[in-house]
Amino acid sequence: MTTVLGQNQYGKAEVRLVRVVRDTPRHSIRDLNVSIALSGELEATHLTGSNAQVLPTDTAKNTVYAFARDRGVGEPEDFAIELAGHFVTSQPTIHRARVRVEEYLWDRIEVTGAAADAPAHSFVRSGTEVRTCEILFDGTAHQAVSGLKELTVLNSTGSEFHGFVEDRYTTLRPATDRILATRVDARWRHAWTGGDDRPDFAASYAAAQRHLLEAFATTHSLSLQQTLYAMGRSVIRNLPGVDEIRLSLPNKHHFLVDLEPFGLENPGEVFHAADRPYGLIEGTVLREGAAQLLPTD
Ligand SMILES: O=c1[nH]c(=O)c2[nH]c(=O)[nH]c2[nH]1
Repeated sequence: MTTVLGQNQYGKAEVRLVRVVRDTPRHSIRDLNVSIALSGELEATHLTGSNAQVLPTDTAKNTVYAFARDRGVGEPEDFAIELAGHFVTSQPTIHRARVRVEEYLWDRIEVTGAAADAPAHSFVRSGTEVRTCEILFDGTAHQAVSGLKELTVLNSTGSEFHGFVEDRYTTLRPATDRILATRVDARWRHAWTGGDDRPDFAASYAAAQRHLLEAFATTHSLSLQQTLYAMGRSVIRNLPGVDEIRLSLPNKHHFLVDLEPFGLENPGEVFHAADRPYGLIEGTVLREGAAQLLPTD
């Protein structure tokens, strides 16, 4: 029996990096988790154990920290593009790099009544949302994907679910007024694949996040599927540089508690927030004519 080596990649996962910019007393920070995956001519190390073509993963980790010092971090996508370019162009046997970044967001702590020029070096983690990006570079073209996850949102009304299929196992009652809550996981692909017209990733992140939230808030929902499509459509319509968005939305069920045993009515006021199982609604929204390139699992 013979075997052959299939797809493979290697690199350093979850390099935790905090970069402080302290050129003035008003510091700023970026808090990242960077994962590098490299692929190319790596048969030898798998087949014979020869490491002559293996740049150590330890070096990949060091490169992240050295680049952070040398050139700063900036937007996660820009940092990832820089790193991916470095590995592919400096290593003759590395033909493809994938750099994933998670960014944990911090707000400045503003102190009431503090002098305007007071040193500002205190931060508080903002919300639960994590900003994400993934850059693929094959030496010629980039695929740039930005995203966010763990953005938890809730509508306390404006959500219905009825008219569904019923078979002998169906017990769900139709709902005309329910809580709709989800933890948004979204990834959107930029049309940009290289060249000078690189997107302003900070601005497009802020805009995408705003359109996701506004669409969630303003859609009267007949299903979470309908809300998903409205959220994705809003990003595609409002961000001309984005061709594709993939959303994964757990339906964080809130069940009305039966208070009748206590002689109490419950007109949509007291709920049990269940954590599992949960419905999981996933889908992609594309600009018409665009290719579907984001993974669907
Ligand atoms: O918005 C929903 N979509 C479903 O497909 C579904 N299924 C279910 O039991 N509840 C819901 N809610």
